[in-house]
Amino acid sequence: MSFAPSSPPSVSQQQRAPTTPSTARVMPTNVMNTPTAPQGTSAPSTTGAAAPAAPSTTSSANAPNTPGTEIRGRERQGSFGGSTRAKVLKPFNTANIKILLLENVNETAVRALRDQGYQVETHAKALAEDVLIEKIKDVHCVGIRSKTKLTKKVLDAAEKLGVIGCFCIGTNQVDLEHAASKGIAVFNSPFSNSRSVAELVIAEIVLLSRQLGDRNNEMHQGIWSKVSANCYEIRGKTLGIVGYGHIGSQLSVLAESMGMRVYFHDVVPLMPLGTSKQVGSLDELLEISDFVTLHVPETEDTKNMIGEHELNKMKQGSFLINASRGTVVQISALAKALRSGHIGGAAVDVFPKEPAANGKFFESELIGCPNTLLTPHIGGSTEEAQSMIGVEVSQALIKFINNGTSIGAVNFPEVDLRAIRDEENSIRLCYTHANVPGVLLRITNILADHNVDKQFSDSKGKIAYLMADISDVTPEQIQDIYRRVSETPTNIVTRVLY
Ligand SMILES: NC(=O)c1ccc[n+]([C@@H]2O[C@H](COP(=O)([O-])OP(=O)(O)OC[C@H]3O[C@@H](n4cnc5c(N)ncnc54)[C@H](O)[C@@H]3O)[C@@H](O)[C@H]2O)c1
Ligand SMILES: O=C(O)CC[C@@H](O)C(=O)O
Repeated sequence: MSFAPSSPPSVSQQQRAPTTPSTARVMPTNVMNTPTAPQGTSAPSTTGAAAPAAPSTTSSANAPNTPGTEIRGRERQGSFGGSTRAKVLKPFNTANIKILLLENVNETAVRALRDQGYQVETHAKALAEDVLIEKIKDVHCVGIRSKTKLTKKVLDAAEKLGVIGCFCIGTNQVDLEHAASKGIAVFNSPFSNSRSVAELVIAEIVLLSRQLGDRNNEMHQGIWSKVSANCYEIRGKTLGIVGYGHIGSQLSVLAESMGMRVYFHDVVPLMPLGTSKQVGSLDELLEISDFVTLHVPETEDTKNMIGEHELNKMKQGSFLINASRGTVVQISALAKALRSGHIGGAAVDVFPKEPAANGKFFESELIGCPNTLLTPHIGGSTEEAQSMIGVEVSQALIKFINNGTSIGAVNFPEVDLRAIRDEENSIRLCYTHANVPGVLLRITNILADHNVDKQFSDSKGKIAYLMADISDVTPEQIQDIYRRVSETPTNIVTRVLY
């Protein structure tokens, strides 16, 4: 386990909009937030120390890392010069950390998290809401993909949850703002499956252009139907990309290498790759494209982005591909345009309502439409992508749990500090609080008599996150710092790491 590149050890509190803390809370019995004794000290007694939880049957067989034993004292390069050791932080006895992984999260993640000594429970499918509410009560971290909806109701049931890992790109399935208001950081994998999606779209462009889905269906029914009418090469055709982010731009390069002309529309001006060109509006893109492919996130603005008006703008016989989110396209309008022949074919990987698990019934107005390829949300489903996502997201979770590092969080201020010195009685304070004026002064007063080695603070919307490394503190002083910080009126979550 390693620290990410360190941030400057300065205090950089940003301008704060006055707000009232929505869910201030102190979590004295939460193992992610309760200080326990550092090595060689007696257990602090003034706050309830976390009772070690009995490992469940699904937990890791790995021996838990005891703080202050083998995980300490590793030499780290670069942080403090050659001779100073950096302390490898752990929150406390890591076997007390409970992690729930749903939706068949990749084995690379399961292994990495178990190697930390955490208790990891895995499920191949998404859980029904009532089961999820029961399960999530007791866990410190949950890992999901696109099916599990972490709504306000579910998050409010999660009494100990400190961090969420979305083992995918999309984070629309999580109420990000509510999670932040409860001090719960959310991480995702911003680009590990981008290439897989781009390759699938290239395949679909060829398949649609040659009506391969229909020919394949006919052959499986024993029907020989050799046709060339309305079948085309893709060379020289125009691809219109809506959303030129990680996937859209990767696709742009692949499509040009196959001889396509590429235009794109995005809400922000972006550097066109190769000879592609950005156009001024969605309508303009729709009017000039032979293929339109959607790569936008699910937001209020992208909801029903492609409906009757937009489909009518598209060229007669052109093709639509959606591997973004199901809510981006009005399915009834698309089905109508396909059946009328105005749209020559479509490839759809995502749907407004998707079955919760494999084997469950799927229904859609698109079933039976001509030249229509339907796939069960598999754009990012390759061995390569899932394995990379597993590594990337599990590392982010481990860094947050063990070090407090929030770099890469999608809903949280991004804060990191360079490694803490490997000394007895040095601690890291991680304080998530309401983003209101006057908090830093209060914390400075609490820490006034201590040796603060370094400190960094940042804010995002209604919350802020402060990290401070403090040396030469006795167990009693640790308890005092923890108590006073967690009792501040702006407290959302206070953690002390050793
Ligand atoms: N089918 C799958 O399995 C699969 C896999 C990965 C991602 N996805 C989906 O694809 C989406 C895009 O992924 P990405 O990694 O390229 O995201 P990204 O964030 O890198 O890029 C999205 C782009 O869309 C643009 N955008 C946002 N709103 C827009 C609007 N209203 N009009 C035009 N452009 C807009 C953004 O400016 C950005 O450039 C994800 O959000 C996810 O929902 C699906
Ligand atoms: O793996 C999944 O369930 C989601 C894949 C994709 O939609 C993503 O957002 O990365």
